[in-house]
Amino acid sequence: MTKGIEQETRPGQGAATVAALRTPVQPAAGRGAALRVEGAGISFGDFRAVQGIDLDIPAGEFLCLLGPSGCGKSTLLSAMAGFIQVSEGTLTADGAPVSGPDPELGMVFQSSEALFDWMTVQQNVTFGPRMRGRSRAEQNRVADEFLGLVGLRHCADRYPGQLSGGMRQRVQIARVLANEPGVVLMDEPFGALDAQTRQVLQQETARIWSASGCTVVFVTHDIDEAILLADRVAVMTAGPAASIKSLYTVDLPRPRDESDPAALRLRNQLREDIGEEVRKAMRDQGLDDQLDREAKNA
Ligand SMILES: Nc1ncnc2c1ncn2[C@@H]1O[C@H](COP(=O)(O)OP(=O)(O)OP(=O)(O)O)[C@@H](O)[C@H]1O
Repeated sequence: MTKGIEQETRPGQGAATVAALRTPVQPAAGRGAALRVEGAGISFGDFRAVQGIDLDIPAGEFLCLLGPSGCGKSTLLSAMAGFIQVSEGTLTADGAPVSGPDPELGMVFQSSEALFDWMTVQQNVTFGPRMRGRSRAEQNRVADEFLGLVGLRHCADRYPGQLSGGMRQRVQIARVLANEPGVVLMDEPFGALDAQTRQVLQQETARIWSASGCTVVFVTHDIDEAILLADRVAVMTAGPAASIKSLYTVDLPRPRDESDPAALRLRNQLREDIGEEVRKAMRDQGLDDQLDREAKNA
């Protein structure tokens, strides 16, 4: 076994390998809120999407959620945002049950259609504070601070339709941060962007996270993105009734170097871990035989 990496098995999850590099997470200083998910299940009618989810996310942590397509990552994130309720178990933010949408729990969506197209960038960013009756001076301060943080002060008077995809995602991030949330939930926020823009925004996200001190839960399909950003990576099992299969602590200095041998080892472990779940999902759907046949015929 590689020095410094321990194997661990989570109860009830077979022989999942957990690479636990034993350095404790160092939360960024600031205003993060702790999220705790205990025995959580989420059902849609008779369909149980996730089940028995246990996750303890300390204030200020950056946690990435990975797993096969359709396993329930967005469902879990939506519950953390208060958009849907857990059907069983509990979900709390700083000890208070999450019972509905709350400015304390900000969501950044994959699609920047979430922006209000008829409002300027500044009006989008100050929407939350305006709704909460903050003074004009306070709104201006917030716009200045958070547009500055995402490098878009010069675009304050433009409309979203006049911006690139990457710029619109930055506006989304600024709009969420303007509510000064304890938790920022990000659902594949860079999934629709080209590789270069994605890389820039990943670096910016790491910088913004460390400056804001908030807790981040970030859903992605991209293993490298998770290694670049996360304090810990949670891998979900294939659904239905998906749960957390394994948790990896990413004990690498920031900014991260993708070519670091420890990063490469972790990438291989994650790939193997997720690949196992993808193959399981394909077997369950009877797709593995079909793919084998296609491979033979190719
Ligand atoms: N509102 C809903 N009603 C019924 N089923 C739903 C609903 N939302 C999600 N599901 C189902 O729950 C399961 C998990 O979906 P979810 O979108 O959370 O997965 P995901 O891991 O985020 O997927 P992907 O990686 O492809 O984005 C899927 O089987 C999906 O069809």
